[in-house]
Amino acid sequence: MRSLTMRHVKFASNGVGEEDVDVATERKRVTRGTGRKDLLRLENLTKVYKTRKMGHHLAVDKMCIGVPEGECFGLLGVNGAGKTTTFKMLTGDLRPTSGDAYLNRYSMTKDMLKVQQNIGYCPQFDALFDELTAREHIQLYSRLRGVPPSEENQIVEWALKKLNLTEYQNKLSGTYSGGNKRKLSTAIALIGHPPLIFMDEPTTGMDPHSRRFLWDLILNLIKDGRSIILTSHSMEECEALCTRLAIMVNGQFKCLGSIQHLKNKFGDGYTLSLRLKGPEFEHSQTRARRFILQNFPAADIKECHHNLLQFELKSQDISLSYVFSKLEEAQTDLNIEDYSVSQNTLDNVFINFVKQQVEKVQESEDSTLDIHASRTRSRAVSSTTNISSSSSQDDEMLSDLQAEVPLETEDDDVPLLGFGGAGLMIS
Ligand SMILES: Nc1ncnc2c1ncn2[C@@H]1O[C@H](COP(=O)(O)OP(=O)(O)OP(=O)(O)O)[C@@H](O)[C@H]1O
Repeated sequence: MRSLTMRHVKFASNGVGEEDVDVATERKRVTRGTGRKDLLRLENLTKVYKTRKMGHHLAVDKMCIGVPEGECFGLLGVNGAGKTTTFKMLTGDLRPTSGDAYLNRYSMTKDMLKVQQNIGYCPQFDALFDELTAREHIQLYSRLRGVPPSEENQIVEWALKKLNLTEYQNKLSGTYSGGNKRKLSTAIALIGHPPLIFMDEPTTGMDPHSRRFLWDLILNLIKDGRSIILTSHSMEECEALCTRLAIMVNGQFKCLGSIQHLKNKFGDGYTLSLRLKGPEFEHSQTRARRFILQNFPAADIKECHHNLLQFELKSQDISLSYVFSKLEEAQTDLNIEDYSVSQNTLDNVFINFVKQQVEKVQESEDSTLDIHASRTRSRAVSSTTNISSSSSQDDEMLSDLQAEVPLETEDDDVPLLGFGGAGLMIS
């Protein structure tokens, strides 16, 4: 039986505990060698942070995935799920604790320089120099990429035009809007025509028009046969771009497949929303809940706020005509202002999975054994940290952050860009 709450979803056992069948199948495909034609292959990639405060922290747990040419693979998960750590291992910013990843035949642990010559990276936080213009940035990265001087101008013009930055080419990047900074970071990731591009939340801070523009650009890159690994908090974005995606919770994939597959498997059913008339919401809520559970015994309550009630209905248990006829009958009696029935979306699938991450964080917050650890993790679940802020709370955060620097990074840092002269093409 399919269920949005995942109580009945099949899991397979494979040495990493119980795992979703699709995740386990991909693991087998990759580890048995049938994924060798994939452009990118992650084989049991694992990262354990060793921090002075938290001890050992498993951030990425035996990840296995194969990404063929021309695929946009979405990596989803709440803050702290392990997406950025995965990217950092794939770009050479961090050394994996165990496992390996391959770009074509190049191993990330043994041939990182070769790998770096074939990847582009748009990081989550724009790594730009405030005092340089867009033109100067692109020139700088072209030189780092080994673009021959005779081709440099052509590349700069192409990148500025491709990302719609021509108007801002001579302005200092420190004066750009968030959206234009993301565009410039994307332009930098495209220099050298890498076959694989990592994009960590590329459209954050963009207005809807710029976002559509970047989506079109990404779709063209995929058509062109390039592969993209994308993280995003927008389900709409994943639906528009990703051929496959995986939802990550606590460093592990919890599901994997095409959007349609995930919707069919986990998002089957409907959300019923009721808006109640005031003023006695509490009384109306109790009556409405009783009515729904009497008529739809398999319904699960999802939300209950003030005048809004939301239930989840399994599609195999009900027919829509039955839902509508029952609600029409009872609308006046139950004080229902209005109601809606909508099919579950990818958002529902995502929210149900990531609850597991939140719950884990919550558990650690409840624990008094390790106050520091819970503080650190709860910050990972909140959005971003402003290190420059000067409040005493932030000073405390800053000292915590400094203490969280992994012990091994001092020795393990590998330079991000290769200087070996990447093959250059203009699309
Ligand atoms: N340098 C570090 N030292 C110790 N722990 C870390 C470090 N960086 C990340 N972590 C921890 O590893 C886990 C995964 O973090 P990561 O940044 O990869 O998550 P994420 O999914 O990318 O989140 P976000 O969406 O906020 O970028 C989190 O629990 C985080 O606290």
